[in-house]
Amino acid sequence: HSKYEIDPTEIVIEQQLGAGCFGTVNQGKWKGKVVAVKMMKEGTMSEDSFIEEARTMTQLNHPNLVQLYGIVTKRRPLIIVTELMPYGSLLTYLRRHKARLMPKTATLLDICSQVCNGMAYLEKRKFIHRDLAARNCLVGESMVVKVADFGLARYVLDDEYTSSQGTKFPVKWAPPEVLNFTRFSSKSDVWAFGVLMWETFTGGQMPYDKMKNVDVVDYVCQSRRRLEQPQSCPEKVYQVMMKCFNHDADGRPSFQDLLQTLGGLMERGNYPF
Ligand SMILES: Cn1cc(-c2ccnc(-n3ncc4cc(C(C)(C)C)cc(F)c4c3=O)c2CO)cc(Nc2ccncn2)c1=O
Repeated sequence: HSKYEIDPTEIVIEQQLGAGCFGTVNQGKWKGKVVAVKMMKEGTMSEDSFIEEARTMTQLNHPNLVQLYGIVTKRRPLIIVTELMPYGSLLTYLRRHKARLMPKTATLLDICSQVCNGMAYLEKRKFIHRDLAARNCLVGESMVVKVADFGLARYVLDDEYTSSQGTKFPVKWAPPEVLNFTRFSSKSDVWAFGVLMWETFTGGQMPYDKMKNVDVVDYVCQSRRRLEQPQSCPEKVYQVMMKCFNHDADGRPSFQDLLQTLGGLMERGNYPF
């Protein structure tokens, strides 16, 4: 009986928040707390290996990580209970509030720094996200942004998602070593963070616009081209993004380095915004 096993009779399921290919997520109540209740669709995740890992994941605690409270494993579907983030994904938030957010460089930088903070904690804990993107971050009260679903990518059964040639593989967020050798690391998360910065400063545009995944592989790996500087992105901020897009993983900054750099940019006087 693992410490993080939740008794399903203690969960009250309320309105649905969203449905992905992995199942549905509802708001709910558990032990007097408002929570998110994720009911995993059978056959989408390798559940036993996830249950093994869940213990470690409940021990990842940081203000910029969506907290995992526990899981229901004695019944199917597998249920994952986490902290609730009332405003949904960062991607939809950026697109919905683009007009108001775009001119506010300080706010956009703050969003990036919060994600960077959560990722620096995962880096320190030697935990790789494998699918960092604005769609996999969530927004809470007073513009708090947290990283969600870290590490879950390892348990997805759909080959279309896990194979780098698959139609669902996040090619536009992957560095050369992942596209060519599926070599994931905290430095491949740093590349994805660079793309997330670009998403943030474009108000949630799709990277490489309408390019097909197969063409992005050539664009990034062969012609070594990179995402263009967004309209509302100051030069110094674009330079930080470009460091994340270094062809060589070792040449990219760590999340710890990025945290310092972004902090420096936000200090008064460094930016008239
Ligand atoms: C915790 N949480 C989760 C969600 C929520 C809802 C639907 N799908 C998801 N997602 N989104 C993405 C996702 C991605 C994966 C990968 C393995 C990394 C590919 C695996 C997942 F299992 C999910 C998932 O379940 C989430 C993210 O886990 C929404 C919340 N909140 C709101 C509030 C208002 N409107 C909408 N959502 C919330 O607080």
